[in-house]
Amino acid sequence: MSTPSGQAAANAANKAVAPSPAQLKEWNIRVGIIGGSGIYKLEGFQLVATVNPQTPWGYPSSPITISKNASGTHVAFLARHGLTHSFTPSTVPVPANIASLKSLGVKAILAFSAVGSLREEIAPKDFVVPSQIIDRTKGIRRGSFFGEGEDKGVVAHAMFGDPFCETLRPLVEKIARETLAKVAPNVKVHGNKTAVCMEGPQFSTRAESLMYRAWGGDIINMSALPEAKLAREAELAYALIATATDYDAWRPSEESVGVAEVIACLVANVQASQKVTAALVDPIHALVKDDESELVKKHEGTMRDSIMTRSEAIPESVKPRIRYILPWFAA
Ligand SMILES: CSC[C@H]1O[C@H](OP(=O)(O)O)[C@H](O)[C@@H]1O
Ligand SMILES: Nc1ncnc2[nH]cnc12
Repeated sequence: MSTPSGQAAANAANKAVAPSPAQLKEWNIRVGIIGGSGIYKLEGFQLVATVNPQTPWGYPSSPITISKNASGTHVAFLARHGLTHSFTPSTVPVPANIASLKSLGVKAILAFSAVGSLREEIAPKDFVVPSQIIDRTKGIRRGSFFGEGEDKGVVAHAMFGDPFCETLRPLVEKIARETLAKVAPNVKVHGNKTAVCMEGPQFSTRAESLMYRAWGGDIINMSALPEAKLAREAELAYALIATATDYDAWRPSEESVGVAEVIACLVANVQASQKVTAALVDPIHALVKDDESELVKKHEGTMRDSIMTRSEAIPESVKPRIRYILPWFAA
């Protein structure tokens, strides 16, 4: 992943560079936003800079914009599939995305995702803040910062029983509900739901869709994993806002999902997502505003007990890479 190709090569060629330590200090960026399908920029924020950090895992899927809101809070934004939607869900450079946000100082990530609904009560255009996830990716995506590729020789097992930050998730659900009640009262917000993350890029068969329902899945997408796993390994608070675009393929009397249906719904979802983002940035920033914040302390250091490999056995070449995502790592 350190040799950029395709869209990543285009990003590398982009003139945007890594910010200086003085800039980072001035901006105090604590919140990162990952835009999903249809969300390629932030609306209603003032652009301050565009940066493109090269991480040990390559470049992020898009240059990262640093913007501020009216209260002066800075946020970092990247587009998961690139600015031209050129990365498939299976080829998004997730380690670079998470590592680059971490390198800017981000402590909490709010990620957006267009999803199919596996339940009658979750209608297209509804918002869902899931609490659980079922992994149906097929092992072709890099799923960990540890033990793969150039990071072979170090083994870590992160806790993932609660895949989303249990402090951030209820806050995101509450503020999304309050905001949408004002700006889009027909849009329902559902909490405590289970997402299924499938490989794609094809949508599910009807049999698969029915199976996911039987398993307890409520919504389905192709991109929440390994993003949530790598955010956990990088000790970041991470929450997902899923916006429903379709009923997938489980309804016997309906046409199964196609891209046209998804896109038709996305326009409304994206407008609502921009409003919800605007409402969430300050409250999330307040939770992680400095290194003494409770939520920062809750996540930082959690990987100390997860790294199994004895420090003397970890290859010297891997150590600075671990330090890039876990600055406390001193072995
Ligand atoms: C455009 S339909 C399938 C596509 O949409 C979702 O993307 P994202 O999660 O980035 O909004 C889904 O995961 C698939 O990648
Ligand atoms: N039905 C579906 N399956 C997987 N990912 C999706 N993204 C939007 N709708 C989807």
